Amino acid sequence: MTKTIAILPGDGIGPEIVTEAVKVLETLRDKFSLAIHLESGLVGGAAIDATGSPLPPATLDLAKRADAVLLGAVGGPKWESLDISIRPEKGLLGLRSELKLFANLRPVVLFPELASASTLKPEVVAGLDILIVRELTGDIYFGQPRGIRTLETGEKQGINTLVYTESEIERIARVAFASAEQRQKKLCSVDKANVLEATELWRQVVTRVSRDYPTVQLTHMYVDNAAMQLVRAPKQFDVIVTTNMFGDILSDLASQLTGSIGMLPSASLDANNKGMYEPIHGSAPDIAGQNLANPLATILSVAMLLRYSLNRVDLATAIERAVRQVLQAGLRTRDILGDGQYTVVTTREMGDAVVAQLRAQ
Ligand SMILES: NC(=O)c1ccc[n+]([C@@H]2O[C@H](COP(=O)([O-])OP(=O)(O)OC[C@H]3O[C@@H](n4cnc5c(N)ncnc54)[C@H](O)[C@@H]3O)[C@@H](O)[C@H]2O)c1
Ligand SMILES: CC(C)[C@H](C(=O)O)[C@@H](O)C(=O)O
Ligand SMILES: [Mg+2]
Repeated sequence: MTKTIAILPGDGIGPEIVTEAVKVLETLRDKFSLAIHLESGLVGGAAIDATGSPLPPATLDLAKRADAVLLGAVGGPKWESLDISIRPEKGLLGLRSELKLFANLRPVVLFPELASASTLKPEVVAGLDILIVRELTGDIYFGQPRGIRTLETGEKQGINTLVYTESEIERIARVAFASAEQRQKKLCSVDKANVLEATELWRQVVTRVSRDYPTVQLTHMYVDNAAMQLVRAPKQFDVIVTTNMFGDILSDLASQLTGSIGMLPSASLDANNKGMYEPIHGSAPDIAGQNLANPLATILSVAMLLRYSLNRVDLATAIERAVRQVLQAGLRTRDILGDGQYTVVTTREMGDAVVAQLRAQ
């Protein structure tokens, strides 16, 4: 049966990188007979400009009826003066909560060819393969009350609320333990249980859930230490499970271990593996519209889409192999230059090269 994939390019470099990822999907459709139907929609600033809303009803409807969603990035300086409740980022957050995408998988994998592109010493990152499991629909991102209010003194007060319920913690913990069972069987839960009650509960629930996964070795770490350890000795980690906010920050930090934030894909899944797939980076306004952005994180997100939502591990592997071959051939966008002689390519040239490798397989 033909699967519908919603294509939401968004803002900044979003349309540029998504164009390359769509070329990959079209190649799979035309050359590998993958039965897919692509349908585009507006999200973020592009949607605000066209409709006044960052998540128009037509886009939400498309995302709900699609089998999977591919998103570029949202946001940018043009919309920064808008009220936070109607900014482009709300479009993305709205999709995550409306589609109940509570499990965000962010694999941090170093392609061997990029060891010298990392700002860390090659021996510190060689062989790196971490999975960050980020809770995505709770925490301070969605907690109530929130807002900016004026106190009786006339002074303004900004409020956000960090909340987690046991069931929210338990379901993300189960995703993380199940992932660890399939990998090196090590799970590190990252929290701030020494200060924040919500994450004290996090630690209690994760510990309780661990009894159902006796083969997985569970450790706990405070988030400040985790940030340091990720830079000091990142290979000590196998799977990391953490809260929405900590996962956001730690995954940007960890991305640099792989050479560039332009390399990190993600999958945001609901309880039935329906998913939204996006690079972890943003709309990169500083390089938008210049054909400079690295499209590989988005192309690798397509691989995750095939693996998790379309159950086509063969095609996911084919994409990952094509990316590897392109890197082996010495092609680099500007963000992943390391020591050595490389061919510096544009966004489009990188996408074309991946497609050519796929076609040759
Ligand atoms: N998922 C998303 O849609 C998402 C994620 C993060 C930030 N944002 C939004 O993006 C906007 C810009 O945020 P920011 O500057 O803090 O973060 P950013 O991730 O957009 O950019 C950070 C830095 O990384 C570089 N970079 C990012 N992606 C790249 C790529 N594919 N290739 C090469 N270089 C790349 C940028 O040029 C920039 O120097 C903001 O509006 C923010 O809210 C959106
Ligand atoms: C744009 C923003 C809402 C988003 C987040 O904070 O989750 C982004 O930083 C991400 O990592 O996907
Ligand atoms: Mg982020």
